[in-house]
Amino acid sequence: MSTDQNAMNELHWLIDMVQTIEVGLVVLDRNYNIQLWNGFMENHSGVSPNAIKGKNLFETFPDLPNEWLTQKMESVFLLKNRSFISWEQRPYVFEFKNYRPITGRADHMYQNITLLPLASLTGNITHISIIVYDVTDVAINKLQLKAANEQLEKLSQTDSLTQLFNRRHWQECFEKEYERFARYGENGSMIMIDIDNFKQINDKYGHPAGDKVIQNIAHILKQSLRETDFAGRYGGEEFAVVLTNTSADESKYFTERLRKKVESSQVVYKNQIIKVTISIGVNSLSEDTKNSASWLSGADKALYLSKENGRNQTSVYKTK
Ligand SMILES: Nc1nc2c(ncn2[C@@H]2O[C@H](COP(=O)(O)OP(=O)(O)OP(=O)(O)O)[C@@H](O)[C@H]2O)c(=O)[nH]1
Repeated sequence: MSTDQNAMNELHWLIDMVQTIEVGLVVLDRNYNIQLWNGFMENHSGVSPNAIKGKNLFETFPDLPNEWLTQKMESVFLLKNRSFISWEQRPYVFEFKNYRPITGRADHMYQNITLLPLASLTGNITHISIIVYDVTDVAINKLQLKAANEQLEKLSQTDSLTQLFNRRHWQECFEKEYERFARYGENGSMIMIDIDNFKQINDKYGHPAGDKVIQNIAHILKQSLRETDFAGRYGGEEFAVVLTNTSADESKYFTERLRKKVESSQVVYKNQIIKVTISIGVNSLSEDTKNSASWLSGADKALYLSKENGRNQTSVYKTK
């Protein structure tokens, strides 16, 4: 075979491969008119190379992110450097449907894109190539893993009975909140809540009824909190709350409203009406709060005072 024939064959093979490869290949001229549109692009867009050749990319696909993509391609022309767009940055550039059976849950194809400057024989960048990789499988796996990890993390932080923070996670948030105070001097109040005579509830109505009472109080508590406050189940029938940027007076207003809500609520268990009250201790941050442990123990002491003074009340911790 002559050298010419060899070269012709190679060219033929290359064209065949460009047409059938499982990667999208597009060549655009300086005005973004389409010069090459391979089989992958045809299969996924439904537009044939013959129908599209010479047409402007953005006029043919008005849904493309015109401004953003133009800016990217202009810098490729200017800097003569290739540029990459990952699916994590932008899930796709060409909105193609996803037909892969394994990743059937994605309704569009995730794409990694390479923008490649193409030089003419004189070395000028006259064209640009868009290379489209279908990375749907990788993207879906990664997204599912991320979602599963987030779910696991949430589970490891949550008390299963009440869906409040569990003690360990609450304690971590509490330490962070104390650091904010130590660094920036921000206001904050620590609140300890305990159900009164809860042992009697368990003894009289049974443990499952007691659980329902705990859930009811957690529910009322959640409804009363602001976005920045956080509550945890600190012990069996004990809840710990931090009210951020809240003074002692404001906290007492909050706890008294909460206490009255609990007092007026009821739990119905097997046709029996169960009513409980709560005792509350409040400790607001001040220059006397030496560390996070003393912030917490102050609230504990105030709670003890509420119990001693007859339960169903709020006490505020005072150093002097
Ligand atoms: N149903 C239920 N009971 C629990 C749970 N955790 C702890 N308890 C019970 O809560 C009760 C707490 O009782 P005590 O600490 O003696 O206090 P109390 O009866 O609430 O009395 P005061 O706190 O002094 O008002 C015990 O009987 C525990 O068994 C739980 O998850 N579910």
